[in-house]
Amino acid sequence: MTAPLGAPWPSSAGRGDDGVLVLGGVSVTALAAEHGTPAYLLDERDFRERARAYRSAFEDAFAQVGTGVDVYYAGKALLTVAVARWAREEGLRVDTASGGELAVALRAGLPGAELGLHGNNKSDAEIAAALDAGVGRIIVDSLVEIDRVADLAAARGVVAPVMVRVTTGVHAGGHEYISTAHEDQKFGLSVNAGPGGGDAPAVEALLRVLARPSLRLLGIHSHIGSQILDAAGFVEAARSVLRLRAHLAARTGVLVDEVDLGGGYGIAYLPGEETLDPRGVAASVAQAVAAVCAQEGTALPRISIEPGRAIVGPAGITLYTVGTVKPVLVTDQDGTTRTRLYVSVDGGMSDNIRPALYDARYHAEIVGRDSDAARVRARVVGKHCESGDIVVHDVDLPEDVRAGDLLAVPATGAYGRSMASNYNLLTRPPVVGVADGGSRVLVRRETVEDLLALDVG
Ligand SMILES: Cc1ncc(COP(=O)(O)O)c(C=O)c1O
Ligand SMILES: N[C@@H](CCCC[NH3+])C(=O)O
Repeated sequence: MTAPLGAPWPSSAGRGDDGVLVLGGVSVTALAAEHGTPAYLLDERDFRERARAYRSAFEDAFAQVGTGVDVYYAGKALLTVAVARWAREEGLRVDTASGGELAVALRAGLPGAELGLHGNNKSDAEIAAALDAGVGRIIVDSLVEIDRVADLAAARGVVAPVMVRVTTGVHAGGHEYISTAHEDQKFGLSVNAGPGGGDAPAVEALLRVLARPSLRLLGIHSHIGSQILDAAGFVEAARSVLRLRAHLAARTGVLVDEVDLGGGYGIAYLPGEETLDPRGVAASVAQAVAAVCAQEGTALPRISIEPGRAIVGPAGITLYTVGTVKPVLVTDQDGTTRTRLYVSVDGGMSDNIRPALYDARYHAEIVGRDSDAARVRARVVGKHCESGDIVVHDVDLPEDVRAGDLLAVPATGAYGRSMASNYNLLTRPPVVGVADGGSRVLVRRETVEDLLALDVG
């Protein structure tokens, strides 16, 4: 028997009678023995459930107001061949943000027409690869790039389907670095004209696309940020994009077919934290879209969204082995002195940069055994040469935590492996898929030989 754990753990996670964590029907002790640590473990069923939940929530909400939806899984969160296939099997398309992500999606056998290509500075080679694969949409991000895509498409004798990425001024998300639609950052083209008047950069871009015969203007794209926990920002951005669409139609007679509202749907990282309900946000956005279109007298566009974190984040946990335990005396702000237990694991900021980059908070538990020991305030740290190499800032762990214990950090499926590095020349951990009582390596562990093979000096 296993007792389910609930959020922020994956849906199949539970504790067995012996206290050992079981994921996808396999105990973490068996997974550690077979695959080693650190390892990213991915609950396939959880991934598929979330993909289905987002798809059905948005399809149902927009069907009610009379239009269709495409869900693009944002591959930047985590893209492997198997993950791309799971997404497709659940009826999702895939959004890529580089030539590398595009190559993985294509290797997975996904049709080009079901892929999108993003990026604020795509290279000629990336654009060419996308055109050659016949991607369904290239999301253009600057005037320079519009010309670049148009020239490359013309040279190939093809017409490239493009969306223009706009910034609406809506600022949302968990950290300044992951909020992407406010004005002072590198993404998109503003819907607002500058103080000198004239056309807003977004309008200028849309007109430029319409003027190039080798481009087909598919629609307008907006992405407002990441780890967003309420619907208000999505609603505001949708209104702004739909007004821009109506403005373009009034001015040129071209009513674009599609509006993409991006990703950014937030998840729970800590026990007790809220997660965004896809049905609630889908209903609010669908109503807003319908209301603005009615007001503007425009037909409804087809809608697309690009969730990444919300699909794969909660499906993943990172499994580590504890190496050292060290009590450190710390003085609190009120002057009291107490002990903090520093628990070092066999990974760190190279497998999860989010605590160092965004001050992101995670949870951790000892998962390879039961313990009745009293809980003590602990900090889980990695093995890198940085004092900021923190995996979990504050967590209560059993005071008998010791070297050799397995420790798991939940909700690391998104932006863990995809932002991993080789700092201190650590080798990146494998991605292991777990389902139905079995496990399978999806991306193998890097070896020192891999690192040495790259160094050809
Ligand atoms: C254009 C675009 N789409 C989708 C995403 C996916 O975001 P999230 O993983 O927060 O859903 C991002 C990243 O924030 C993005 O920049
Ligand atoms: N990498 C970010 C997400 C935003 C990046 C995509 N625009 C994170 O870990 O939260």
